[in-house]
Amino acid sequence: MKKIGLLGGTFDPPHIGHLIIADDVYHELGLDEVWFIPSQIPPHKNAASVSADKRLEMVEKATSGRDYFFVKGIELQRTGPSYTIDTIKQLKELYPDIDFYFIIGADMVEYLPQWQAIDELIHAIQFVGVKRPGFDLVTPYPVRLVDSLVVDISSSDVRSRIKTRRPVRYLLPESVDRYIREHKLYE
Ligand SMILES: Nc1ncnc2c1ncn2[C@@H]1O[C@H](COP(=O)(O)OP(=O)(O)OP(=O)(O)O)[C@@H](O)[C@H]1O
Ligand SMILES: O=C(O)c1ccc[n+]([C@@H]2O[C@H](COP(=O)([O-])O)[C@@H](O)[C@H]2O)c1
Repeated sequence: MKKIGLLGGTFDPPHIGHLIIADDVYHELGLDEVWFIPSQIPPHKNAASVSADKRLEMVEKATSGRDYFFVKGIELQRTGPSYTIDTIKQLKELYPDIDFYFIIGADMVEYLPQWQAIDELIHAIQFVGVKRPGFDLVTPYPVRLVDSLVVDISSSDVRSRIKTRRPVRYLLPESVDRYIREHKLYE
């Protein structure tokens, strides 16, 4: 059975923290691939500041060159909040023979009790939690913990740095940095 990691996110913008956790979990769990899934409308936070199409394009740029990273626009075809339960049901129907592992940072692990249909979701998918500065990796749910490199980078910090003209060059893949400058995003 193929083992696929899923990294859902707003990716507003994608940064090297996303790539590092995806790669660490890929290696630690011996996955076949990792699929990046940009959300249309994040279920629990303010709408993204950049359109879904542009976020998708940035994720494609960020992951290009890694033959086991893929981008799936599955949530961009739905309207309304991008609940993970809906995505997982869709994926399981499309790919009944794949074992999925949903990767989340410690901030999301803490927030799991508030997720849509969490009691159903927790049985439908294996969650994989990774550390994140400022959050405890403690949860009553059966989340598999992976000791990934702790990276203190967030999309909100990247956005705020761009707005205040501080450097972001080494926080993002070069192609994403260039895309942001070309399209004058987050200024
Ligand atoms: N530096 C990081 N370390 C560990 N997990 C991370 C890191 N950055 C993002 N993640 C995880 O990746 C997933 C997608 O994150 P998202 O795209 O919302 O980025 P973010 O940096 O958390 O954004 P924002 O700062 O806007 O909230 C979430 O599960 C999040 O916890
Ligand atoms: O389904 C939910 O209720 C739910 C609540 C919060 C977050 N999520 C998912 O968790 C992933 C990371 O979320 P975010 O907002 O940090 O980008 C993304 O795929 C979201 O759709 C899902």
